[in-house]
Amino acid sequence: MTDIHIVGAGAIGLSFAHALSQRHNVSVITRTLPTDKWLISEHLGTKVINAKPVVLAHTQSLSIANCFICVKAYQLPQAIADVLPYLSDHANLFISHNGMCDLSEVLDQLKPNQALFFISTARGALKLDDNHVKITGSGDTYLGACNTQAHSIIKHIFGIYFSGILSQSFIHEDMTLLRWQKLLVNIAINPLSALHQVPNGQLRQPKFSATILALLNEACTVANKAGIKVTLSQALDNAYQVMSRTSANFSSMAQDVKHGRKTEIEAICGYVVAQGQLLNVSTPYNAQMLQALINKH
Ligand SMILES: NC(=O)C1=CN([C@@H]2O[C@H](COP(=O)(O)OP(=O)(O)OC[C@H]3O[C@@H](n4cnc5c(N)ncnc54)[C@H](OP(=O)(O)O)[C@@H]3O)[C@@H](O)[C@H]2O)C=CC1
Ligand SMILES: CC(C)(CO)C(=O)C(=O)O
Repeated sequence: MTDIHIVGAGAIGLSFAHALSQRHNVSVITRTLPTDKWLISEHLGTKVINAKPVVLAHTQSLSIANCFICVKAYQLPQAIADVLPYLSDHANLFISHNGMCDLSEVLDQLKPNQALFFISTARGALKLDDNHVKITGSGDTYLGACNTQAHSIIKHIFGIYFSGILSQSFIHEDMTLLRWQKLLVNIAINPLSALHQVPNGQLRQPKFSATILALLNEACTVANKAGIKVTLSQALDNAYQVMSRTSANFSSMAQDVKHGRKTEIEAICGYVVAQGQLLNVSTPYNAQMLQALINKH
């Protein structure tokens, strides 16, 4: 049993907290203390999550050995800045979010023996209210190493924190490829489902196909120029499969727009536009989606 800190009492943070608390001591770092116990509902009913809330400002002497950061892409820099002073010299840091962030900015701030891992998850979770999360889907979770220290201990870490704890979890050898593959799915589904406020399955209608093709064509061209081996046909297949498997779900971006929250569009279409500029690839469809969603903020 080890001590784990999770940053973010959101849908994914609380769902990880519940799973990890079966074998470890879990604390969840929040900006303000919760008003009530955290609850989780899944097929077996509703349970109290066995995790302790922690507000960093109240715990100056804290040393964090294992830290899972489960926040939105645009919240990552602040979350890293918040926990960095508390990380032990051999800390394991796990990051999980949709979209792409420049991980080199995180790596530059770590000490030589601190390990950085990325978690890509297709688990579905929804906050019903401030203290209550509902598991809405069981998807695969992949753990990947982002620096040399993480590469050297990944099998050991997987055994302690993932195997038998987070169902359907695996080690992935090529996190960059996996992150791009997930990005391509999010590019096809998230902005259109958000703008039209439709569940994922509705995007299979022919009226959306030309836009999906154009968005993915631009993104695959950028990826290929960056040396990432993805093909347009694979990207389309994956996106349409996810639309079918999650047909009744509203994407995270559709929910963000519905509730008037900031979206992760900058880390999704915005990343393709920014990389396109660097690599001299024109990305007008992604730029248009980026602007349309920014207008909703
Ligand atoms: N929900 C899902 O089913 C899935 C989500 N994802 C991805 O996982 C990531 C997290 O998503 P999700 O859990 O749904 O998002 P949520 O918005 O539900 O959770 C994020 C939580 O982190 C908190 N937070 C942000 N910054 C800090 C900080 N510095 N200190 C303490 N708390 C902080 C937020 O608080 P506040 O509200 O105050 O900002 C919020 O409670 C996203 O990138 C999402 O796209 C991926 C797969 C599935
Ligand atoms: C895979 C998908 C599109 C599932 O809804 C997702 O990641 C999201 O909603 O952000």
